[in-house]
Amino acid sequence: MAVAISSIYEPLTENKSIELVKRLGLFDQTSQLTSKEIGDGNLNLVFHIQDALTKKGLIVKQALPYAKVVGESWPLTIDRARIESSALMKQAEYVPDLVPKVFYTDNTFAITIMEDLSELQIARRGLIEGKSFPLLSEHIGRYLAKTLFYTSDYALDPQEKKRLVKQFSNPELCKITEDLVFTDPFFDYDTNDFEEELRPSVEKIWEDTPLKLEIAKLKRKFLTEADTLVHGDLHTGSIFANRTETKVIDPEFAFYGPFGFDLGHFIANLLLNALSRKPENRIELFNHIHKTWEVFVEEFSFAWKKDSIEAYATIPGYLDHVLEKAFEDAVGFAGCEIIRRTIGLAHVADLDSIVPFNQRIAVKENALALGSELIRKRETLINTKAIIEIFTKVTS
Ligand SMILES: Nc1ncnc2c1ncn2[C@@H]1O[C@H](COP(=O)(O)OP(=O)(O)O)[C@@H](O)[C@H]1O
Ligand SMILES: CSC[C@H]1O[C@H](OP(=O)(O)O)[C@H](O)[C@@H]1O
Repeated sequence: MAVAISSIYEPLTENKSIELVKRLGLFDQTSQLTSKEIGDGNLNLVFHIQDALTKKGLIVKQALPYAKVVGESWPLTIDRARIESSALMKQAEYVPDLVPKVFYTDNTFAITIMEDLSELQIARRGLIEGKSFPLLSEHIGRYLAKTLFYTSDYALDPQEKKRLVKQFSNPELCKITEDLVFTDPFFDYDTNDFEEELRPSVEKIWEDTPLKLEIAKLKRKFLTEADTLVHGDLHTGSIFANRTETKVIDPEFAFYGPFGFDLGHFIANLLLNALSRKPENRIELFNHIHKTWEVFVEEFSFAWKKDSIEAYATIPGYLDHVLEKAFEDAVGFAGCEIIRRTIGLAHVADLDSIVPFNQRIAVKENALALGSELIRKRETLINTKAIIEIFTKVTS
């Protein structure tokens, strides 16, 4: 399949990224700039530009017409750059302090120029190093509540909501999630990637028809429930943080999806990190999970009571119903994310960097058991404590 791109599109180089930011007047013509390609994600080029004298920096991100991790044999729409910059700007309407500022976008060249966040650290990296990000969950709870509530039918005029659904139609990146998160890991497909030692447990999952029925139900939700503008890939590698600040980057998978989707992915990635730790070092992660949900409920409920335009918003029980469904779905989505990050195409360093090998395999076995249990039990779990109880059970 070929990807439609304008004939003038070309990938940037380090030199060309410098020419671009100078041409746009983002730096003085005389400034001494350096540019370094620092992209470590699966998909795009990311250039870090810095003024040698003032140390002022900028990030130039460009989508390639293919998935960088695989190469030109996996063509991929550059429209994802439009989705990413539009999502960042939409989210900035509700949580300006929690997303990078966007300075410039060009949809033809698939370029977004944004705030340099290099003074913060990618949360996944920091968590692997055992660092603490005390405000991470408070910030992510508010990010989720505000972005999800204010882009939903509960806050928006129905015409505007439908305009946004159209604007954020993202079929190619959704297809990646449909395949890599909800389908491939649960079948014997070539995209999967796991150690031979895990094969007996993986085959058990492939043969577990009742579990696969539950995954099918979750996939249906992903395919059909256009509740709100979700980030679409909210893992700890998409979050910059330090002890006081948090910024969510990389919403190129954004689309109108279910309320519980981002929450599930964030919780899953905290659980993946917790799995990689000794039991005595897990409590901070568990507290982040409790706090994320607590702040989400508080902020979402506040926004609902203050700004809901839904005629049924004051009917007793409706808000609770929406929150209960979001929680149940989040638990199921978390289970799928944990499993796909263990045996699917895209792994996480939290698990892959565990040494020695035997211990890595043991932790990955736990990850598969945890993911499966979350999917199976999601309808009976009533709070985040119940998630941690399941975690404790499968890891002891
Ligand atoms: N605004 C930013 N400031 C500083 N570094 C960034 C910024 N955005 C991305 N990066 C760096 O580039 C890497 C890849 O960015 P990301 O948006 O995750 O790319 P991809 O879409 O390919 O996954 C990040 O892990 C981070 O190191
Ligand atoms: C070939 S895309 C695989 C995987 O990569 C994306 O993550 P990121 O862009 O943050 O590296 C997303 O999770 C996809 O499922």
